[in-house]
Amino acid sequence: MQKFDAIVIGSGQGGNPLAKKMAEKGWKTALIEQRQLGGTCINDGCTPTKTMIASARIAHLLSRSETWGVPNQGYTVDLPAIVARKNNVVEQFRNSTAKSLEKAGVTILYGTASFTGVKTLSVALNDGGTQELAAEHIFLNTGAAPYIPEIPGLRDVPYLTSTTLQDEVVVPPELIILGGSYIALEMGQLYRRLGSTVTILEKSPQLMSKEDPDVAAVIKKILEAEDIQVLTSATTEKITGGKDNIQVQIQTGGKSAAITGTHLLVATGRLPQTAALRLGKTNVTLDEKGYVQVNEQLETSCPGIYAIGDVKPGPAFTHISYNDHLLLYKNLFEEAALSINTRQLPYCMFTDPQLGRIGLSETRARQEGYPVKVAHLSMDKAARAIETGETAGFMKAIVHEHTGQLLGAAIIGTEGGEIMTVLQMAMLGGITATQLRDMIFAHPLYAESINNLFMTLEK
Ligand SMILES: Cc1cc2nc3c(=O)[nH]c(=O)nc-3n(C[C@H](O)[C@H](O)[C@H](O)COP(=O)(O)OP(=O)(O)OC[C@H]3O[C@@H](n4cnc5c(N)ncnc54)[C@H](O)[C@@H]3O)c2cc1C
Ligand SMILES: NC(=O)c1ccc[n+]([C@@H]2O[C@H](COP(=O)([O-])OP(=O)(O)OC[C@H]3O[C@@H](n4cnc5c(N)ncnc54)[C@H](O)[C@@H]3O)[C@@H](O)[C@H]2O)c1
Repeated sequence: MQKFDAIVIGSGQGGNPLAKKMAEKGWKTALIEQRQLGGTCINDGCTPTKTMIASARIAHLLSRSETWGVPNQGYTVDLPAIVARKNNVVEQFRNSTAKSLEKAGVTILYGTASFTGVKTLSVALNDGGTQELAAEHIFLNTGAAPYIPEIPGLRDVPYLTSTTLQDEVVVPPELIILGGSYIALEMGQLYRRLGSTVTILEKSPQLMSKEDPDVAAVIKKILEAEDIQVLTSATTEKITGGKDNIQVQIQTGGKSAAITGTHLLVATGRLPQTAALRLGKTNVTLDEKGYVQVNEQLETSCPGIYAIGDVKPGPAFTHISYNDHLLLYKNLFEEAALSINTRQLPYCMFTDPQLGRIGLSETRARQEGYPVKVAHLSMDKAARAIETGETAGFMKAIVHEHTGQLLGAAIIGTEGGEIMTVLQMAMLGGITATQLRDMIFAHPLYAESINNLFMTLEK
């Protein structure tokens, strides 16, 4: 039995920097990873998808280049080259993770960890054999994996997930996507731009069901303008077919329809990876969906065992997992008492244009009884958007009627995530709508339109 001060299970976006910092503080630290260093974000999540989305944007601009007075003689999409570029970026990020962990002196074990007791673990090593470990501090950073719903026939057809689709080197001619949220919309637009016909089937009445209806409606319009077929309130009853020939039987708007395609992407959410951990050997409790329950300082029901990132309930983003590690580090090593309940929650969906979001939606703010006024500016009124010819979307900010403080914002537009971040900082600093209306921004930035956004409150 090898004893450590700390063991991190899973090389996720919080576990890696935490392991590094603990080792640098002199704690004997082990990190166990069953697949590859860098976890989902680097290997099959943010990094690869955003790298490929950049290629797809070039294809999109080429397809419309005449709009800017630059007609081209035609272009081709070289998917093997796009996938190779993606693999290079992933490898670069993965190698830099490995280097920083090794430099800090973290013991890295490649294998699958499972508990044998409350603070003891057995690792089934990928190279064969097992290793027994123990530590007083154990951090669960095992992430999530695609959720495959129980739909008759689904498991019998060759379906793709976000992980397997991104390694295809032939553009799927006809891609059907189950789901209508981040993965479905980002990857749907990506493959449409590379040449697939795309049909999105979302079971809820709107795409991105947590967003305001006007936000979801504009995103739908943007996708439809690229000839992506979007069907909401679509209940999938049965899936049949085989390689390059898939039929999806749906009910939508009280009618039956058969959707056919060559490929099927399942993007219906993700579920926490806890089965292999054998948490039954500990006192760690799970919620009804299988997420590890934590208190506001990320400690599980078993003292000394913590959970970071997607394995616990709540928003599943890289920056949340990263912030989890900061909170734990400061609480453990700097006597802070930080809580996950008071942090900001920004996010960005990397469709083109992006959806940048911070704070409360208009719907949530009204449900929570805030007295609100809403600032709204269509992107075709933003000087920079008109100049660049990218006028789809809008800016919207939810403002407290009496204090002028920002409660939330949604920005759909080119670099919408960056514009949202300006408003996120305003919220953190308590800068009011009136100050933002009158603040000086460099001309003609997208951010300059924040002036005009808050001017709309006067109308
Ligand atoms: C296609 C896609 C695109 C995304 N894009 C974005 C984006 O643009 N922005 C964003 O913020 N988020 C994005 N996300 C979400 C983001 O990837 C995750 O929220 C983020 O990676 C946090 O993961 P984590 O730290 O919880 O763990 P993960 O990164 O999931 O890592 C968990 C690791 O644990 C390992 N593991 C699991 N069980 C065991 C075990 N028993 N023993 C040993 N190892 C184990 C796994 O192999 C894995 O490597 C995306 C996700 C997907 C799927
Ligand atoms: N840009 C980003 O930050 C980004 C990008 C990609 C993924 N992610 C993260 O990855 C996670 C997973 O993304 P996701 O899009 O798979 O999941 P999600 O949980 O965000 O959305 C799943 C969608 O599938 C729908 N759905 C469920 N069952 C269905 C069915 N049988 N038929 C049709 N639709 C069905 C749901 O109603 C929902 O709209 C998200 O939680 C997100 O945080 C983030």
